[in-house]
Amino acid sequence: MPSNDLQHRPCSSSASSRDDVKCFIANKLVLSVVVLGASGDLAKKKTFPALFTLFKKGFLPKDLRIIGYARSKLTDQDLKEKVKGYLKGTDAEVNEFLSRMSYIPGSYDGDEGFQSLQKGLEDREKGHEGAPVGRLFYLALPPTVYPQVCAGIKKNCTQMKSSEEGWLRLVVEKPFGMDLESSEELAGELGALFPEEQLYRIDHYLGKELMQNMLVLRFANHFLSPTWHRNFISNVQICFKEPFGTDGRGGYFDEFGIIRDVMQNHLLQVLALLAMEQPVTLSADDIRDEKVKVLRCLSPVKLEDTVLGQYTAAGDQRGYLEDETVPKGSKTPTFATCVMNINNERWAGVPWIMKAGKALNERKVEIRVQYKPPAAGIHPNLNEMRNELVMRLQPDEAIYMKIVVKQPGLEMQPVVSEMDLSYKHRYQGANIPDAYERLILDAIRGDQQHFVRRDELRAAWAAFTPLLHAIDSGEVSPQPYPAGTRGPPASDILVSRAGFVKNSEYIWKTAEVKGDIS
Ligand SMILES: NC(=O)C1=CN([C@@H]2O[C@H](COP(=O)(O)OP(=O)(O)OC[C@H]3O[C@@H](n4cnc5c(N)ncnc54)[C@H](OP(=O)(O)O)[C@@H]3O)[C@@H](O)[C@H]2O)C=CC1
Ligand SMILES: O=C1O[C@H](COP(=O)(O)O)[C@@H](O)[C@H](O)[C@H]1O
Repeated sequence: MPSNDLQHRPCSSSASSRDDVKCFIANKLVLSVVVLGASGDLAKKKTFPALFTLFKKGFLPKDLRIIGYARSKLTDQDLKEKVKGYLKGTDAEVNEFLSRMSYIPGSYDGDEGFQSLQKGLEDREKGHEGAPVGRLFYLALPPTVYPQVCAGIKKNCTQMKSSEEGWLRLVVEKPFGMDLESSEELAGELGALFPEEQLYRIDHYLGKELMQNMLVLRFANHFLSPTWHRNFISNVQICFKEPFGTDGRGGYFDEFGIIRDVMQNHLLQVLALLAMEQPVTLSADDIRDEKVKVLRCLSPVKLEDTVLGQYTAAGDQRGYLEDETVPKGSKTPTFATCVMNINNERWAGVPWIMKAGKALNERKVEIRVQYKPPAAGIHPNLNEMRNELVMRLQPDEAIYMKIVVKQPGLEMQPVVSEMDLSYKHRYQGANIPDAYERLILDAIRGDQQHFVRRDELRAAWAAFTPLLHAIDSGEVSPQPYPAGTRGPPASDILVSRAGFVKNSEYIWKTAEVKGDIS
């Protein structure tokens, strides 16, 4: 029996079809998922529930063990009690899942804990010699401990008796560093231990339905392709809004700020998929090659193209500085708008506006591609009636195109209307999986398409690092905005200067109002 030192082997070359799931079931994959940091928030709220849903839906092999690992002195039962309330299913489903869970306490440095983990894995894999064995290590941990944890795994947990199809993979969570230099250092440390094929850097935005749709929408619609260009598009906005503040998470947030928290990672991934050229194939590396290319064309974001904000108390919402976990007088931005430039043939001169904030007026993540008006024409006011392609990632996934049509009636009056693809109406009852479910399943399938490659990360940090250093040095003070508003008014001025034209006449009527839905 070969004793494998962790060679990555995807289940099959076309790793994204349901056949792969069948493949590892048919192959009798003996799967162990080790959740490191099992006592923490992310594990409880995201990792275990995603594993449960995959298990419940039959996407995981029958021979499944889930091992929690953390420093806390918990028993198997303690872990099960902690997790149980987050699993949504029947008692039978929950109990079946919990019966596969166990817990091993251990530290993140030294060998002892990892030796116990290896022993636990060997015991669990005993009797399956000759079968393909899969070990997925999910690091639901702060990145400061990644190097020592990965070293512990490498030294103690990589020997496994498996058939040729066996594999060992590690999923690591953001943040990957604080700037270009620290990210490169971290990447270097992990890269010295495991090859890129075994490292799955998760960005959960890549698992969201509309992000997954991007390659289809962009490259399967012929009418869109020729207009996806600076000749037609005036500006693009990527907007992230959350109605709540840091709520006791200020200690964590204050170290990072909104740019590191969501822009450098999630929103830049959105930008990359929107702006990249068509990949040669749908393979993970072809897609990531194109993402890297476009990210490398980004000019570093300038302070003068940025508006920073920090929320203040309003109504019953406390201000950022009143969160007792936030250091007094902190200048960390909870809001930012940046205008970015992509220096390539397709996008030169088109402002890419990225806006993100906490404690704003609503929950929304959307992409707004605003077209230029016709160059000359027979109708008045077309400058204010721009075509816009809007992709709303959340809430209520939707894609709609704002178009100009004649107002019904005797007059020839152009008005803005919409072609509307609201998922909840068009795909009634369709199940939209949680981002973590998809991504964990991809990691088990060996599909790295929706994970961030090291060179992508480098390019993403390069775009933001000079701005982040200027902010970190304390030379910029964020502008105050009352919680529950749209952010500092200077943001609208910047966005308008970048060319975005707001149409204040347009009023959308929901399908219920239009009478489409009973
Ligand atoms: N399928 C569906 O569900 C559809 C829904 N609709 C809904 O119709 C409504 C109108 O749609 P739409 O016109 O696309 O979007 P918005 O009314 O949200 O406005 C468009 C843009 O203008 C910005 N904006 C809002 N207020 C101001 C302001 N005072 N000054 C400058 N900019 C501003 C918004 O930014 P910011 O986000 O920062 O406020 C947004 O980027 C929305 O609620 C939309 O969800 C429309 C069509 C289809
Ligand atoms: O990574 C993060 O993302 C969440 C937003 O995720 P979403 O899926 O709810 O849109 C954000 O609240 C958090 O601050 C950030 O760390």
